[in-house]
Amino acid sequence: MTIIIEQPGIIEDGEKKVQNNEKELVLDGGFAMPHANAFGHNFRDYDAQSARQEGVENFYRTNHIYQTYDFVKKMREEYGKLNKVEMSIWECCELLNEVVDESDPDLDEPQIEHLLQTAEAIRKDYPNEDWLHLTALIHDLGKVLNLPSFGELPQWAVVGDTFPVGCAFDESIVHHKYFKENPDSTNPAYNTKYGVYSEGCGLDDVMMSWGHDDYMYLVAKGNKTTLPSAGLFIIRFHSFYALHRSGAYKHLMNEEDGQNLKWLQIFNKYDLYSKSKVRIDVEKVKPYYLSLIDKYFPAKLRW
Ligand SMILES: O[C@H]1[C@H](O)[C@@H](O)[C@H](O)[C@@H](O)[C@H]1O
Ligand SMILES: [Fe+2]
Ligand SMILES: [Fe+2]
Repeated sequence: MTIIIEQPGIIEDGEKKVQNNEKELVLDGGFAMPHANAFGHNFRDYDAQSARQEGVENFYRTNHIYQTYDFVKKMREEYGKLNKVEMSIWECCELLNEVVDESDPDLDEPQIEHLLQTAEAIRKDYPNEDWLHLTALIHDLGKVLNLPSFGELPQWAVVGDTFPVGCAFDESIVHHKYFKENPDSTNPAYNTKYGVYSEGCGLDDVMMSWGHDDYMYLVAKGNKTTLPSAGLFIIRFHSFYALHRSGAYKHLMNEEDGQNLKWLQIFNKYDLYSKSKVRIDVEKVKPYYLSLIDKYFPAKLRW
């Protein structure tokens, strides 16, 4: 079974890699990258006529109208306090099962399945990178923002692809047309290529639309995780498809971002293409993940 990575030369650290020609890198021993999602459509086809299409498009309309620079600033300040809940990482994994993601055309399984499917798939191909297994397990935990004890934020402020605010919205962002009604689109401080940023300023300084990625990043950092910077980068930017899939906004990256982006692009294959109906036996893999949580996080975290 193989996973084909379209971008040549992006992997330096993956195990079992084979350079089979100049255009492709093939990782042996992984899951087969499926051609269709569980509903018989291509992955991330936002125009395919399916039962989910209308809901997903509506989701992005609201998301694009309300995610503004000021909104993100307020949310980062509020949620950066980490004063909502105290619990362990595993408790949060279980809590996540109560969240339904309205933005996702490819998935209607309980979220814990998605976490474990991603983590187990990446573990098979990168057995020695335990930080990557744990990163996969926790990357979507921020979706608890949708639950009452976390402020019950609406879906548009929790899930979906993310994008920078404070500079122009790139055309490659899904359902870009809905940004027309976002007040930042007509604000000259925010609607130019660089906006409030500068060339090579580094993504650390870039404010992203608010949701589960940035929240989980703040939680991990605020609780002093020992995950490497690539793990934190994956958590914060895994929904930033305009960057990791379309190559937009590279003018804001610095050198470290360039290194971390390679790992994010590896991670994304597993995040996206492991979504399936094949269930993981939670009890069987739980001890392994508990040991990783223990290695990289305190027993209880502030959320
Ligand atoms: O709909 C999905 C889902 O919300 C994922 O968790 C997110 O990471 C993706 O970027 C998004 O497209
Ligand atoms: Fe996500
Ligand atoms: Fe995910």
